[in-house]
Amino acid sequence: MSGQLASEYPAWKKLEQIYASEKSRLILRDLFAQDPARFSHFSKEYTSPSGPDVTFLLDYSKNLVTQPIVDTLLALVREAQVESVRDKMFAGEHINTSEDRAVLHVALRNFGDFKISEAGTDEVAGVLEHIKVFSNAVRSGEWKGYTGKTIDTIVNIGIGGSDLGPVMVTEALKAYSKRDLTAHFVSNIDGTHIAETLKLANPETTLFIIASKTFTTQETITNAESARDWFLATAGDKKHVAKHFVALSTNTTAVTSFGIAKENMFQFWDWVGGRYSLWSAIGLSIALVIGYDNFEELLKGAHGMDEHFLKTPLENNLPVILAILGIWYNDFYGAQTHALLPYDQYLHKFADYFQQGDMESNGKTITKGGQRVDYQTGPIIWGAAGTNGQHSFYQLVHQGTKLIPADFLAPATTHNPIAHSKHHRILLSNFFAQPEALAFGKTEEEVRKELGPGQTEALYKSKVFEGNRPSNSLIFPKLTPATLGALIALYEHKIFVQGVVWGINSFDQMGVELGKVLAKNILAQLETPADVKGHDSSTTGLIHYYQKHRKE
Ligand SMILES: O=P(O)(O)OC[C@H]1O[C@@H](O)[C@@H](O)[C@@H](O)[C@@H]1O
Repeated sequence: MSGQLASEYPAWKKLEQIYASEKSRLILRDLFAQDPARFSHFSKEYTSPSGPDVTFLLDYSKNLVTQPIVDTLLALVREAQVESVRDKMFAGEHINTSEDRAVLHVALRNFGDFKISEAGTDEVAGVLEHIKVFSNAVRSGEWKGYTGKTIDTIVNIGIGGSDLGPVMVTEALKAYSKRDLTAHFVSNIDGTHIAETLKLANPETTLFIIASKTFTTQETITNAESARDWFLATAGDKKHVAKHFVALSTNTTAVTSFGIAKENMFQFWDWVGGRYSLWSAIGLSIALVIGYDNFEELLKGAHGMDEHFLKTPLENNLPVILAILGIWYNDFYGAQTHALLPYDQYLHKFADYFQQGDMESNGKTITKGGQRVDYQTGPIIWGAAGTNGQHSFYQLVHQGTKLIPADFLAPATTHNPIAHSKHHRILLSNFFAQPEALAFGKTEEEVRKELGPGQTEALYKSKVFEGNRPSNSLIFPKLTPATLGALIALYEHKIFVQGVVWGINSFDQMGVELGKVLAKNILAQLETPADVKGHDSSTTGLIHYYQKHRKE
């Protein structure tokens, strides 16, 4: 039953037994030697079932699994009724039970025929049209600032899901961008972020996009007010705000009271989770940077993955495969983290994006049924674009004491084939080499042979790579908007599957609340030392130190 403790499923118990009895035999060198066809048994090619052509290869053969283990993990997915919950999500049922909301990012990119019954889903096409018309007007220069000049700078002000998606996608698809339109993203409440950004902007030619689902987020509203003050300091008349400020939100009342005209508001709905919102009006900055047609390609690429996820049997279902491999390491091997390692500079924000996507979704300890889990849930997500990581943290990944499952991603073709693609060949040689080194390592025997006699024992030993470190490799022809859309949706659905197996609600974020409430209380006490009340001695001591040393 979905929402129950994962550890109560028969398949879970079986996996515990398999882990105990098989672990010592799950050695990649041996598994590959025993099965010359291991690559074809454990790799799958994705082809988009509809929409623009998207294809990629997922090779998961370098994982510590056998077919019986994969089968038992799939049995776990069945016992957790993942397929039934998936169907409920696609139908618009309120699977976000704590907030009594539907979870319908798939409705934002429904270029097919998913039948969804939820208020607002019939308005999606209208908002896309609004995005299209507006982004075309700004990009073509038809939309003018208050002095009649065209817009050359956009500043998206938002945080969390209202920032990370647009940042990641505009970076990832920079090759498709309009070069005479500069995009900035301001998120942090630290005044430095908005102040440094405004130094680069001209009020006559800058468009501010205030992106906030709730339109109550302290950081975003404070940054938006400072941006408006900065703008009005030059523009003077409040009526000019209409040409330079638009809002992306579900909260019409708050948007209009900020002073943004209703026609400059791009609507979305409470069934769009913040970390799943780049497909909604929150994607306006994406459409401005890469053009509406490319934005639509991104959505269509994601829709293709939605169809794949909805209709493909579990054993061939790529989000399911990624999910079960993650569960195997997270819950049976005790891995704490999962690394996302794109060998593509354009994807340098991919891990940051899925830090929120995964950790805010599955960083939970209470099941939907209200029980405390007795197993690990969401992993720590981290990573960086290759090959930079190789010269910093890969040492620990190769020879440290921790098991770090990783996904390697790369395009076969670069957008920048400089020096006859020499750079890209070097990049890809690393993309192929790292999973190989992690999986197969280097034995002491090999080290001794290589170094010859006469070295210290410590040196022989320290040059050994134990290997047997698992990874997935995902290679695609080129990073197009549709391909990126499919990749993002792949990981979204992976997170979904894991959340259902763990019995948690992947779609609320109660864990962000407590700190917000405490900060509000402390903000009211910061002026005067005598007001600092109700805290532990550590917090009181820290605030007193600040009060003693602040200059302004
Ligand atoms: O888009 P708004 O409402 O400003 O929220 C921005 C972010 O706030 C955080 O506290 C989280 O809840 C995120 O999921 C959300 O994306």
